[in-house]
Amino acid sequence: MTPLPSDDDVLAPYDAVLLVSFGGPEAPDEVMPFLRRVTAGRDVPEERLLDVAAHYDHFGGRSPINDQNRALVAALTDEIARRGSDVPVLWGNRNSDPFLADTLRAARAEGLLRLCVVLTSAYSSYSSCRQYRENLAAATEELGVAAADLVIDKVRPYAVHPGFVAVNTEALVEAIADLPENGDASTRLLFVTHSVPEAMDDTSGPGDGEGNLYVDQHLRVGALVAEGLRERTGRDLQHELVFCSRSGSPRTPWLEPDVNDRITELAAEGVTTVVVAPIGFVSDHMEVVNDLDREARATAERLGVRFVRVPTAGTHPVFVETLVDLVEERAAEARGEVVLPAHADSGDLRPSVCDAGCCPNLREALPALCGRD
Ligand SMILES: CC1=C(CCC(=O)O)c2cc3nc(cc4[nH]c(cc5[nH]c(cc1n2)c(C)c5CCC(=O)O)c(CCC(=O)O)c4C)C(CCC(=O)O)=C3C
Ligand SMILES: [Fe+2]
Repeated sequence: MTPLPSDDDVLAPYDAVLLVSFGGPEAPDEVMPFLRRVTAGRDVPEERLLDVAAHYDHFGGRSPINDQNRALVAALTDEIARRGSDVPVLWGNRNSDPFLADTLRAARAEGLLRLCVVLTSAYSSYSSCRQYRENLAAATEELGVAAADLVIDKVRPYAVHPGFVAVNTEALVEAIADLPENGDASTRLLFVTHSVPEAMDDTSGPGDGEGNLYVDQHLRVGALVAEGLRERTGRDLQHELVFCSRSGSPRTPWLEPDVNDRITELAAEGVTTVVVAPIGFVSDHMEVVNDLDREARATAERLGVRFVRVPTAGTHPVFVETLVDLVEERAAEARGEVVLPAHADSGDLRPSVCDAGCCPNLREALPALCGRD
């Protein structure tokens, strides 16, 4: 049985941290069941599923995402111990084993009743925030009345946290250290994230807000990273935001431009190097190693364009410290203390308890935890 934290624990009142992630297959026979789970009830054509299954086949049917989360759990556990706490780090997924409901059941059986959730997704949108909150509600529902004594809080969206900006800046500085500066005029820095339906971006953010918070947060992070690069190295790269991993029906508009289309246009304009920085993701999972390292790299190489890919946050110590800082911040908030959240610009700071109606589910209204609705 895991010991419960004492009252002077930096993470009190929490008994455990719960890392919540997307999940991925780990063997060839898990690929199609995983894809059907991901797209259940959604408008994703069968050919797209077979196409995506082929991505996983290139990697032996195993996505890197679960191993990356195992490494993150270990790193978070070490960092928490370094701060003098023995609060354990649990892990549950939306789409693959270990499923959230199983993790919650096991936590409860061990007497871990007060959990602080960290999502492996930094940005605000239905897919990257509310859907995980719905998954938490569904998982507690699955446990039935037994879950009534569980407290589940969540750290706030952390894209515009100075630590997340710093780790992405650091990775960029290192990735281009070997590129000669006299080529910077013909180099383009492409910040990349997962495309989502335009309607999902339009409604992202607080219900009474302007929407488009998903894209807005990426633009802020990109601008801050490019500014950090300038400050650190004096180098000024032209930059823009592009998208990868579009799915859904071709008739539904999704965020564009696609990274491959944009590289093709840039090649025609005389760009000779693209630096691809996937700031929308926190680890080098399948959307990164396939959609960027295989597909976008092949597009660039076919056109004679040099392709440099910047690593994601992964288990970088600054990222791990940032996540534990966020848990400490959430714990202080739960204890009723006045909290001054670290934020990298004066723009939109999202609360840890989501507004009613924010980042709505446009298909059906479902219960969601960690919010006012
Ligand atoms: C915003 C966002 C993130 C970032 C935030 C976060 O991390 O949560 C993200 C991450 C990921 N997306 C992933 C994989 C997939 N996403 C799909 C489909 C979709 N993603 C969407 C959005 C996002 N997705 C959407 C709107 C769809 C359409 C269907 C639906 O509304 O659900 C599909 C279905 C097939 C297809 O691609 O068409 C797959 C296989 C993996 C796992 C990679 C691995 O295995 O290593 C990860 C981390
Ligand atoms: Fe996705």
